[in-house]
Amino acid sequence: MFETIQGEGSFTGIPSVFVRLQGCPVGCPWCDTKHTWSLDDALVTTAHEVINKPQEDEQFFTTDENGLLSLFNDEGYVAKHVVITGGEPCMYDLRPLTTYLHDNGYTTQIETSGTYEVLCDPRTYVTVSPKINMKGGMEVLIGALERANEIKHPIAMQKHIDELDALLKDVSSLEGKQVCLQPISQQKRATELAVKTCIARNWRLSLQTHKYIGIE
Ligand SMILES: C[S@@+](CC[C@H](N)C(=O)[O-])C[C@H]1O[C@@H](n2cnc3c(N)ncnc32)[C@H](O)[C@@H]1O
Ligand SMILES: Nc1nc2[nH]cc(C(=O)O)c2c(=O)[nH]1
Ligand code: SF4
Ligand SMILES: [Mg+2]
Repeated sequence: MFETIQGEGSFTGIPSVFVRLQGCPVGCPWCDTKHTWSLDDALVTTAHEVINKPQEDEQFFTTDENGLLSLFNDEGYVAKHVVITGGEPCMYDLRPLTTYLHDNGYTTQIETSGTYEVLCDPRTYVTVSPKINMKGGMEVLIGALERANEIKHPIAMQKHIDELDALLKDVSSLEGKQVCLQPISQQKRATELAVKTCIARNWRLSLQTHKYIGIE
């Protein structure tokens, strides 16, 4: 859990509280948060330890929605936008947490891979970064894309754009949905391809801006 600037997608630049839920079985080879994959009980520690860790590691803590809001207050967070990411946050039923946050004056956003059903408040802004040919199956992925407010696709080569095109054909309507391309790991060729394709398609470029300026 930390307060920073949303670095990706349509909300880039918005001060946000990030809640990174532990656990992900998807296994993207280029994942930049591999420390969130394991749910081993031996990794459980206190909220204080996790919030104050000097660098990312696998340790995590458990709490409920009440406890989380108390921690926001204890930490003196001022951001009113909460990004729930992971790991894979949709491994969990996020309805109690997202509704509780909205009812307490926050806006919420979920960052998900679309490999689990998205269960959240209707007011939540859902960003789906589709993981094609990964765990979960097509039915779940299309359901997640139907709910998505934003489809933010990580790309490194033309094949990834072709896969996205095929996937978008199965979504009933793209109206009101923002499509973004996000270069994988800031690679130069991936960035050039994303720029070129975004211009050609009138899609949005999503750079991981926090990485360029060295913030969390
Ligand atoms: C770490 S994931 C966590 C949320 C969820 N599991 C998902 O994949 O959307 C958060 C975002 O970072 C993106 N991401 C992860 N590793 C990346 C990398 N090396 N380069 C670009 N984007 C990356 C994911 O595609 C996703 O949009
Ligand atoms: N600043 C910042 N913005 C982000 N947007 C999505 C992130 C994520 O890991 O889900 C992320 C992140 O890790 N840091
Ligand atoms: S689904 Fe998200 S957290 Fe899981 S491995 Fe892929 S990028 Fe990483
Ligand atoms: Mg990240």
